[in-house]
Amino acid sequence: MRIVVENVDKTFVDSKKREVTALQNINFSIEKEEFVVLVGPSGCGKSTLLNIVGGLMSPTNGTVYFEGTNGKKPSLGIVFQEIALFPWRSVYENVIFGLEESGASKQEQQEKGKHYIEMVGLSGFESAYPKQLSGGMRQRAGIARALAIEPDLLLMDEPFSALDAQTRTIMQEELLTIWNRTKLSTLYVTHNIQEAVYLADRVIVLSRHPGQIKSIIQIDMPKIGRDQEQYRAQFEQYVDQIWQLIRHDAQEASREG
Ligand SMILES: Nc1ncnc2c1ncn2[C@@H]1O[C@H](COP(=O)(O)OP(=O)(O)OP(=O)(O)O)[C@@H](O)[C@H]1O
Repeated sequence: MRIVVENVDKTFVDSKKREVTALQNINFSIEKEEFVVLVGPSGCGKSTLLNIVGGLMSPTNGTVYFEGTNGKKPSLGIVFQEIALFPWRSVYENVIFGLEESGASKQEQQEKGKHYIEMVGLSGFESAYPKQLSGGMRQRAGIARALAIEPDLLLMDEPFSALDAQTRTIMQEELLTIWNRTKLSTLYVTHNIQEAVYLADRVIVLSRHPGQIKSIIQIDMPKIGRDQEQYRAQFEQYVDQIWQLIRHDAQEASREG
């Protein structure tokens, strides 16, 4: 399946009735099994674009369409920064939520629930409730819930940004391992350039006011092992290239607070 974003604009009207152009003339695609990362400073429209691709918000102009669905409605797995797990449901009950909703059999719920709980490293915590889990574990449960429906597209909006630095690094590594097993087409939002270079097949750099695509950068390094010594120089080059593209906007964004 291929996802195409074509000529998308989004305009909001703010509290003073002024029009804010959040996105302007956005065109890109996400190929089958591709991991695309949207990066840009605060306020460049990353979340707005992710919400539009996910059908949670409609664009002012333009379209998002899915190719190769054979007429089926595409399914989406969504992971946000603060995962909204149902507090009254256990890890297992949270993970199988989407399967229940889609009418999957009890056996399928059990098989997939077990499989994805194991994949995110939460075996043994099936009956724990969200409040009993650390932030990292809650994100793992949220990822398992998104994966369990085996979506056509996985959308992730700053999924690790509320975690401490060490947990974040571990989760990034594990996400790649999971991706390697599932090969899900993914759209991932972050303002962290290192994270973008570590995870992406392609990085889409957005500018702000209005949010436009400044550049699309193919990351030509093997998907696994980019943190190894032999790729260090190349890794830093990509980071620097992207930083130069967003530097001005990031400075402006930080001044506006
Ligand atoms: N509901 C809304 N009403 C008015 N303006 C909005 C609304 N949602 C977003 N905006 C504006 O659209 C622009 C893009 O916002 P968006 O949240 O998509 O950016 P972002 O890149 O995800 O930012 P951040 O990294 O801070 O989350 C900003 O200028 C924001 O103020």
